[in-house]
Amino acid sequence: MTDIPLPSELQHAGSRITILTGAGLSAESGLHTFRDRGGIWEKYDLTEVATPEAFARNPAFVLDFYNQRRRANEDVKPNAAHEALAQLEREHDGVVWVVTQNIDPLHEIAGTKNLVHMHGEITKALCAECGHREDWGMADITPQSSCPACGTIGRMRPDVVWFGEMPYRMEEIFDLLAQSDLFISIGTSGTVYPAAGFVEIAREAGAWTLELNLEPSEGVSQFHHAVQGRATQTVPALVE
Ligand SMILES: CC(C)NC(=O)[C@H](Cc1c[nH]c2ccccc12)NC(=O)[C@H](CCCC/N=C(/NCCC(=O)O)S[C@H]1O[C@H](COP(=O)(O)OP(=O)(O)OC[C@H]2O[C@@H](n3cnc4c(N)ncnc43)[C@H](O)[C@@H]2O)[C@@H](O)[C@H]1O)NC(=O)OCc1ccccc1
Repeated sequence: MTDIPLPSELQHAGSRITILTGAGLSAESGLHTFRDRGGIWEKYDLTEVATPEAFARNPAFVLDFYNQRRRANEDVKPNAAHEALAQLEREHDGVVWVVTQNIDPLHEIAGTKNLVHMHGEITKALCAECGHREDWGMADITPQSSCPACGTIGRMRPDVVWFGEMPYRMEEIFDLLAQSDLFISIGTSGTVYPAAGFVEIAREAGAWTLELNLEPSEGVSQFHHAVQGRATQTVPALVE
């Protein structure tokens, strides 16, 4: 399966693999990361665009921020790292799940089926009035947008998890981590919780833990093994 020193027992049938991905996985598809040079948090203050308080204070500014991010998703394609993870799911005769912090649709476009968007999706909208969720595609959400369910105008927001909000499908994620034989973290800085705490949970559950990242993350010391490099290099090497 790879020249990365995976313990032999993980390469046989039936091993359960859980993969956490972050913005670094989509960087080579042309999407900005958050904390790297030229990253999103260099241009925007996260407390002004990625918190429920910011949306209450200035919905037009927040919606414009996400409309720009949504437009940036229009002409990007999955890269070799997305493709390799979809291939691993197809070929590995055990269970492979991807838990992504990314709100872009590149994993599913690459063919990954076992996928949890723990921080939501840029192509979905959520009514802050009635909680209705709607596939919104690549269209803008504006202060004039109305909820298809309750009809309220001006309460539609991107269906993403903001700081201070509970990430999605946490029970499922904790179950996956508790049953993992192999936990792999790819393209994430390990600075945002609860995702940054997954390696510890997986390790305590007996999983072997591997980090693939351009540079060592905040939590690199918690991994059994870490490889630095571009995801389009390191992930295909893991799968071949
Ligand atoms: C800033 C941080 C300290 N704050 C938090 O963690 C907060 C508060 C908090 C909670 N618990 C704590 C404990 C301690 C301290 C603080 C907290 N967390 C929350 O508010 C979370 C909600 C956080 C979610 C916020 N929403 C995002 N995104 C969606 C929206 C949007 O996209 O706009 S966070 C956003 O940033 C996070 C980090 O980004 P990364 O993906 O890692 O990207 P980054 O740019 O940082 O790094 C990129 C990496 O890739 C590498 N790289 C670059 N290019 C490549 C390349 N080519 N190849 C490989 N690697 C590459 C780079 O080297 C780099 O390391 C991601 O999660 C991402 O989704 N909610 C919550 O905790 O609810 C209650 C709760 C309690 C218990 C159990 C459950 C819940």
